[in-house]
Amino acid sequence: MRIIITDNYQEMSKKAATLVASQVNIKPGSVLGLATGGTPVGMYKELVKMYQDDEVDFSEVTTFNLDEYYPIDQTNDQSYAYYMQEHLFQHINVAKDSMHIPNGKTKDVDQECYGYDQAIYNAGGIDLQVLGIGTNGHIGFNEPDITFESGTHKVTLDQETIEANARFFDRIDDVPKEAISMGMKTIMQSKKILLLANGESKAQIIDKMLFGEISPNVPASILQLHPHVIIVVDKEAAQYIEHKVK
Ligand SMILES: N[C@@H]1[C@@H](O)[C@H](O)[C@@H](COP(=O)(O)O)O[C@@H]1O
Repeated sequence: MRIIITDNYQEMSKKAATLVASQVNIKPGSVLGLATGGTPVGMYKELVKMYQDDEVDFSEVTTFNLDEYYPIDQTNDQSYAYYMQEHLFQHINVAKDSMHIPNGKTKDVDQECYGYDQAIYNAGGIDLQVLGIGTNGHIGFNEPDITFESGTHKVTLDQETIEANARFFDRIDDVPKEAISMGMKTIMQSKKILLLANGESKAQIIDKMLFGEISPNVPASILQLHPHVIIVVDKEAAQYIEHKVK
């Protein structure tokens, strides 16, 4: 595992964008796993800049997003489908049918989940999966006490997650209570993982995830067992680990 500590959010975002762009430059047909939330917004901004400056070309890339609220319509500005258009897809040249996000208004959740994992498999698996982390250690929407063996599935959001994500909605009651998320198995099958975190609110969980017990109670702790993980954290999020990694 490589741990990169940056001075601030902007540097974290630049570093992460460079790593994603390098993946695409080395393998133009890369399959990227993408994340949402506040953390990767800066990384997407940097990637758009790099695309505009001809430093990276996404025309052969395939993308799979980690998760989507359920139920939610793609036109809802809080859907992750909307987020991805807004922050990345509308600004770059990924082919329309190469972008995948779980369908938040499917009538057949089981088929949607099965089909999603199947599509990842058919694309050759995820080359690089970008992750953020919830303050409770969730990745995607895999909340504490999840089974590590799960593929894409429907999850019920923890109250802590609903409260954390309420900042994006007008009212807390508007936050959907469920989501469709890649499972821990899906995530662990990615060839490489890039996890980003910034700010003091993530400091404790970053320490637990990296140096605590590997347990379903802290879903991200399983990443300790993945052979190719890069963690990019700013100083604030790294405050409890800085002395342990030097
Ligand atoms: N499902 C998403 C995760 O993919 C994200 O990593 C996490 C942290 O979000 P943020 O980056 O806004 O702190 O919470 C959300 O609930």
